[in-house]
Amino acid sequence: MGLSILIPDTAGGYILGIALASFTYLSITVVYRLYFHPLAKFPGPKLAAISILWKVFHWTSGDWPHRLIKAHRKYGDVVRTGPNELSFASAESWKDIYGHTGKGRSAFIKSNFYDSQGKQPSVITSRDLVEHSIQRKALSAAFSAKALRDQEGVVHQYVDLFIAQIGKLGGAATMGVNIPEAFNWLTFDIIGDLTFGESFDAVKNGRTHPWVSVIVESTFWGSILDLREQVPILKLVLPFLVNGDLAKGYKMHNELTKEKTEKRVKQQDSVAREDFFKSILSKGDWSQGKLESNAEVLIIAGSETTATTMSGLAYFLSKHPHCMAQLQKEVTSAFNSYDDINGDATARLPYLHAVIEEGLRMYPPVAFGLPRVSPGAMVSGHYVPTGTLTSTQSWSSKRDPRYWHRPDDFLPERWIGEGFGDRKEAFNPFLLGPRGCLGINLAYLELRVILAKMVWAYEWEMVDKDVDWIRDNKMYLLWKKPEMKMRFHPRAGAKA
Ligand code: HEM
Repeated sequence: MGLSILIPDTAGGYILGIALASFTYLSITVVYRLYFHPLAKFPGPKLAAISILWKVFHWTSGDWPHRLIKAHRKYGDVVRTGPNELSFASAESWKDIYGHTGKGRSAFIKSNFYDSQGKQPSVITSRDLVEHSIQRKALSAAFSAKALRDQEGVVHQYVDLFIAQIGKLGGAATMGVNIPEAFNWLTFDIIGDLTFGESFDAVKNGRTHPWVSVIVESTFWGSILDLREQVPILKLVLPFLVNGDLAKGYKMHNELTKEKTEKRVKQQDSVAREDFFKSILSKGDWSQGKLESNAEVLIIAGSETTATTMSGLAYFLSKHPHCMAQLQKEVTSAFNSYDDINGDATARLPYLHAVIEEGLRMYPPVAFGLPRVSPGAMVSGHYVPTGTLTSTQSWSSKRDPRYWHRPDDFLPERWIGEGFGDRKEAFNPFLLGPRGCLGINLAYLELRVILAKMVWAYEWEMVDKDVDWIRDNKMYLLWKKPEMKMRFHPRAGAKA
């Protein structure tokens, strides 16, 4: 007899055998993950500890940042959000995970979340420390003080066109202009010019360029793609789920990226200003693939973020008329005319700065925890084992009542002087450390100039009064913003 009783001799027997083996395997996995896994001692939802399904469900439903705020309020500073994943919300965790290394501290490197399908690594997506450092050095001249001075002219050129357009498309006799979309026209045009030497002409045409639509529309699928390493079955089923128009659009997008990149490379010798390509191409040899990846991610990182911040600001200022009145007072008394508004002068306006910071806190463009792999290190007083996916939840720490007075209220005053004594280390909308935002100064320049010029030129009127910005936004990597129509009425005495 021997082993023969264990070997089934019918199809039913095989099925039963497979079912039993699967059940045993799953039971062992569940028990291991709940009680014996190195992360077993960390609190969190039980489903998250045993399976990636908890994350997949909340991530794909668009409510991830909200869910994580609730989870951290329930379980504390550290929450186990997946079998091998920890989320932190404490102010200290920012530096521990993303800060500079050295003095015995090893780097938390970017996780495979950043691997972009079939594309070469760019300055943002590169996970290799040496590769990243080469690319970041090559780009740094494009973000220097001198480059920023060159870039300011480009910013004004498109902002002025935008101010004229919103007056026309969102004038008193119109139904209003969908302002989140209009901000996308503007910021993509600016970054398009700084990357490819030509804009997308979106502000001029009052229409989103197809190259940009594909990026914005594909964020839902992009966010699912990011789960594919953790849920391998997605690799098989995704090609059947993505709709044909989007797939075609994506192909067109890639072809146009190639074409625009090749064109800009040919113009290198005739371009005088320090734009992104001037800087990249003057340092070392770059494959066409790397140039394209960098062009694409620079455009996304440099435009959607700024447009998102502006959209949030338009909402919060419209809902808080006393903040709008104070901002208007500051801007109109600082300048004699619209043409006097510039980057240096706006940088000296404390209330303008406070409004922007508060917008970034209430509604950060990057609202989730940027995933890193632990080298085996302490974070916020907890040892995080090697290989654990680790992050600080951006929104949770910006809305934590331990750090912020009335965290859910739009209060620009917190950024003036001592404010309310909030703990600003919990802020970091641009990240910090070696992977912190390269475009931070350009972003502030754009935000200050756009906001000051809009406030100078117009009284703003919210048409879609029922929009609740926080309720109606969904997050799929980037925020999927609701339509929000606004009208713009020329301000008495203002020349636009
Ligand atoms: C309000 C506007 C912006 C916000 C909130 C923002 C935020 C961020 C954040 C959080 C990161 C880290 C991303 C990660 O580690 O995955 C980042 C990286 C980066 N951002 Fe921005 N950003 C903004 C505007 C810009 C602009 C205008 C540019 C110009 C092109 C830009 C270029 C970059 C680059 C190149 C990186 C990669 C840095 C590196 O890995 O070395 N960003 N940004």
